[in-house]
Amino acid sequence: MIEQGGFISKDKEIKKREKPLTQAEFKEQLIDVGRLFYHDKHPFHVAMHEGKLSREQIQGWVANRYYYQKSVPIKDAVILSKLPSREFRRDWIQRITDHDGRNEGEGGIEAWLKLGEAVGLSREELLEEDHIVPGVRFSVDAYVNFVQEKTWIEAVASSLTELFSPDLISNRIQVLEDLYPWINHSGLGYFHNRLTQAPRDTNIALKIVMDYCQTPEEQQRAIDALRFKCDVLWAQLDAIEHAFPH
Ligand SMILES: O=C(O)c1cc(C(=O)O)c2c(n1)C(=O)C(=O)c1cc(C(=O)O)[nH]c1-2
Repeated sequence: MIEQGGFISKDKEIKKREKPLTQAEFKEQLIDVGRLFYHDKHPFHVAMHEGKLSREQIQGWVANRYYYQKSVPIKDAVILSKLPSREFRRDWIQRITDHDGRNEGEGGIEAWLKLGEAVGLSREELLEEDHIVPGVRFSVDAYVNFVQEKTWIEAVASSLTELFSPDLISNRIQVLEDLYPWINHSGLGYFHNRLTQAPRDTNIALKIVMDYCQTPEEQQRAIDALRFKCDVLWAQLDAIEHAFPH
C-alpha cells in the first residue's frame, strides 16, 4: 500500500472512485494515514523513547516546539473565523483558551514554558526564539498558511493528527520520567493536560469531518489534509534532528 517515498497507491484508486467511501471505510483511511505517516515513528521520537537523546537534544526539541505551541492558537483563531456555525465556533473556541489561558499564568503555552524550565531553559530563552531553526519555522508557518488558504473543512481535517497523539504523549510522559531523571518531572503538566484535551477535541473534529465530507472528492481532500499535517509534524522533527544530531 505504501511505496517508498511516501505515495499511497490506494489514494489513486480513491481519486477515481465514483461512489463515496462508507463512513467506516473513510474512517479507516484517515486512521491509515496516521498509521503510516504520524510522527511517532520519526527517528528523533524513536531515539527519545529509547532514552538516547542528550540534554542538548531534549532542550533543542523543547525550544523548537515552542514555536508550534505558540502558533497553534493562531491557526485555531483562523479556523474559528471560517467555521460556518455558532455551534461549531462554541466548541472550537475552547482550543484557543486551552493554549492561551484565560488569565496570566494559565494555559498550554505557559505550561510549555514551565516544561522549558524543567529541562533547564529559561522562559526568556524560549520567548526570544533564538534556538528556533528555519525548518521548524517554515513547517509551522506552512500549517498556519494551510488553514488560511484551504476550505474550513480541510482546515478542520488537518487537526486530526491528534487522533494519534494520546498514545504517543502518554508513552512520552513515562519515558521522560523513567529515562531522563535529570528532567524536573513537575514540568510535565503540559503533556498530562493534552491527554484529556486531545481526545475531546478530536471527537468534535472527527464528527464534523465525517458529517461534512460526503463526496469522494471531499473525503479525499480531508485525507490529503491529514497527510499534509503529518508532513508538517515530520518536517519539524527532521529540522530539529538535523540541528541537534545524534
Ligand atoms: O506532542 C505531540 O506529539 C503533539 C502532536 C500534536 C498533533 O498530533 O498534531 C499536537 C500536540 N502535540 C499538541 O500539544 C497540541 O496542542 C496540538 C494541537 C494540534 C492541532 O493540530 O490543532 N495538534 C497538536
